[in-house]
Amino acid sequence: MSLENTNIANLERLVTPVEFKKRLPLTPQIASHVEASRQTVRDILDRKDQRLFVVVGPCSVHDTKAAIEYASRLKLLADELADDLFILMRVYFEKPRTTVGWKGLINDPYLDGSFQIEKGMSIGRELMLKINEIGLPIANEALDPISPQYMQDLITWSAIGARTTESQTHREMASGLSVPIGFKNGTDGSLGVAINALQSVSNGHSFLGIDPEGKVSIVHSSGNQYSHIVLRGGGGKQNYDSVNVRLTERALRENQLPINIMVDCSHANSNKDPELQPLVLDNITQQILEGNQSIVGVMLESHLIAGSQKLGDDKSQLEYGKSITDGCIGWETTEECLRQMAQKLRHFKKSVSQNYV
Ligand SMILES: O=C[C@H](O)[C@H](O)COP(=O)(O)O
Ligand SMILES: C=C(OP(=O)(O)O)C(=O)O
Repeated sequence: MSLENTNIANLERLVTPVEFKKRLPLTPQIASHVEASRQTVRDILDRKDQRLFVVVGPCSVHDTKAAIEYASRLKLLADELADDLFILMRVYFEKPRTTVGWKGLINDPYLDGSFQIEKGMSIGRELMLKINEIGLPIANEALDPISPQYMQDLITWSAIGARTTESQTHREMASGLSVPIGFKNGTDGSLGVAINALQSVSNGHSFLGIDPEGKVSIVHSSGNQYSHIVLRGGGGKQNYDSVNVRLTERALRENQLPINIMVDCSHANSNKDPELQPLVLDNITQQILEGNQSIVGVMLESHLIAGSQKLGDDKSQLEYGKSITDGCIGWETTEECLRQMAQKLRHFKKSVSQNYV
């Protein structure tokens, strides 16, 4: 009689991180780009760099061709707005689901329930190498506690999502990640779970993980000193407005945490209506023009084509460049709203510096 693995259908061995990275190696140029980009985000969090960082891109990547096209367009925009905004591309491969659904490119790269995870990792790593080569820093959601060993060297900033901010496993993992990390508030809108996470993650933890040779290991982390809250609304309410931002600042101060806030313009902050994201972004810009100093970053869900589509049984019916998870703003709106934000911030900085002449 077996008392173990009774609900396990099958186990497959995965290539080790070391072998995997040999197949798709980091180049010295990409390594310098990633390190410089991480340093820029740290500098923004430390207020040594006065720009705002922007995480913008598809809710999830399901088609690498569209992701490359998006990255090429975004790179031009990022260069154009670089004096005021530091732009990172959302390259989300791991989707946390409320119940069930497609869990992302790594989990099911062929979108057909074949769950070819090793292939998904290769496709994902290859894409991230290309996006870094294009010259864009990458932002992701760190969801699976094993995959950072395979991918994290290519990432500049990570989020811990609203569904996992309260999870000890994710706080432990984040305490050992080499990137600045944003913790979303809870799906019910609660700030407390994110504040607790920020306190937890700055400490070292000892937990189970794998080493580069893929051996199960006891990991001793030293703590992540670059974490911050991400306001995404929840429980049917928004929390990007000046009152909620002020309440968040107060909570951070009371807990002796750095006063650094990122606002996610999507999710509950736009009531899941992508077309409302520019209004949220404009509100954030306005708060900054009115003197807010705690907002350091914003997030937008954007793709080549606005909206979203259902992943049905026939993949050939999918519209190119459109999200198969949450709805996104389209490319033209993305350019327009980020240009407007950068322009307003530039005028504001100019007028402030003229006042000091
Ligand atoms: O951003 C993505 C989604 O909001 C998240 O993965 C949850 O999606 P679901 O509620 O459709 O499962
Ligand atoms: C799942 C996401 O967000 P949240 O955790 O805020 O729901 C996301 O940004 O893709």
